[in-house]
Amino acid sequence: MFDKSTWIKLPRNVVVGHGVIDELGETIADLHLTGDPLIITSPTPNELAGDRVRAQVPGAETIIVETASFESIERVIETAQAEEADYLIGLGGGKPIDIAKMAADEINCGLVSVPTAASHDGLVSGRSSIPEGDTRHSVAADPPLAVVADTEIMAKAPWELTTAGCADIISNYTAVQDWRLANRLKNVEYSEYAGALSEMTAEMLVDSADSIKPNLEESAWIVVKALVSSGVAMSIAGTSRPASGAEHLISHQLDRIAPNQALHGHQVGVASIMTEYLHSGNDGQWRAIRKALKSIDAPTTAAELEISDDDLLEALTTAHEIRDRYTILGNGVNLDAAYQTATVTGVIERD
Ligand SMILES: NC(=O)C1=CN([C@@H]2O[C@H](COP(=O)(O)OP(=O)(O)OC[C@H]3O[C@@H](n4cnc5c(N)ncnc54)[C@H](OP(=O)(O)O)[C@@H]3O)[C@@H](O)[C@H]2O)C=CC1
Ligand SMILES: O=C(CO)COP(=O)(O)O
Ligand SMILES: [Zn+2]
Repeated sequence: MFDKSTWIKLPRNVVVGHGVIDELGETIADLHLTGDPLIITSPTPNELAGDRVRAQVPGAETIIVETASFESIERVIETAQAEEADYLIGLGGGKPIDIAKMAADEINCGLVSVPTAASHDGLVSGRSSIPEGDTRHSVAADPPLAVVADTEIMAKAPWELTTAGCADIISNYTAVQDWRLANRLKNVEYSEYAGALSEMTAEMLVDSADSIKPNLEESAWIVVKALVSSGVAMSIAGTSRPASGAEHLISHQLDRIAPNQALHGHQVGVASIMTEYLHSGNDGQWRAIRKALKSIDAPTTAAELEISDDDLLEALTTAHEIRDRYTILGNGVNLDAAYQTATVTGVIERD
């Protein structure tokens, strides 16, 4: 008997373009969302775009969050505003959107995602990435009902946020390799469609690298489309596997060892140079990944991340512990191998 089933949750409306933040009210009406919204945002996005969002949803309350953590989510859902909210609006980068996603799940209401930076592929995904103690959870949550991505706002954001988004996409190459490896060695379920979509997204972004330039709104357009596509791959897969492998484990570990030092996307980009080397050795594609990162101005070394060599090596040797996700890191990379990997790939300099 055929007994497979799947339930793919995707956003209903994805609105991308110049000035579309002013179409937020229309987008909400199109979804038939009624009642009181609550805006979840962080300081900079609130300052930059909070008033334009509030103008579209008069009377909406705002909660400002600073960090992605389960405490932040608890704090949000325990407020009187959250109790009374009929739907949430997540405004900002990856952190406030992840918190809003989880909070919407907890209070069982819809979410509209309004990203202010093209810095991460969580703007559409049905996942939240939340640290807790020594670990980092990739939690299933309903994806946003709608995404309103204003390329004018995103293009004005600091350039490094856009290059971080590009690097988050480029890291899909190694994430998919890790996923296939886990399928072969641990029988982890693999989706050909999600894997192919994720790889194709990285391929198309790299092919467009020449058009991705600072102060060019077209760049934000190209990157947002890739971020949406990568988020959809995660939703099809029902896991973040298409976009998160060993390179993400290393980045999550760096967040613990050297907090707030570098952007998520930049960390995963540098880490993917090393995990590509671990997958395929010196003849593999690690130089192509480094070249792709360089072509969009993303960091390729620990020094450019402003992370010390010791912190980088600690992250590489301990990243396998952070989550039960089988990757090329296996049961751990020892210090000599980590040093070899990081120096051969030029991520750190030889002593
Ligand atoms: N759920 C998922 O599938 C995914 C989740 N993620 C998660 O997302 C996070 C990374 O996303 P990222 O966006 O880098 O993180 P943040 O939300 O921390 O944003 C990065 C920085 O950019 C600032 N910022 C945001 N928008 C603007 C703007 N328009 N102009 C100027 N500054 C701006 C933020 O300000 P402020 O400090 O005020 O917030 C913050 O300092 C990580 O926690 C990661 O794990 C990443 C990918 C996928
Ligand atoms: O950042 C992600 C994809 O780009 C997903 O994060 P996780 O590694 O926590 O699943
Ligand atoms: Zn990521």
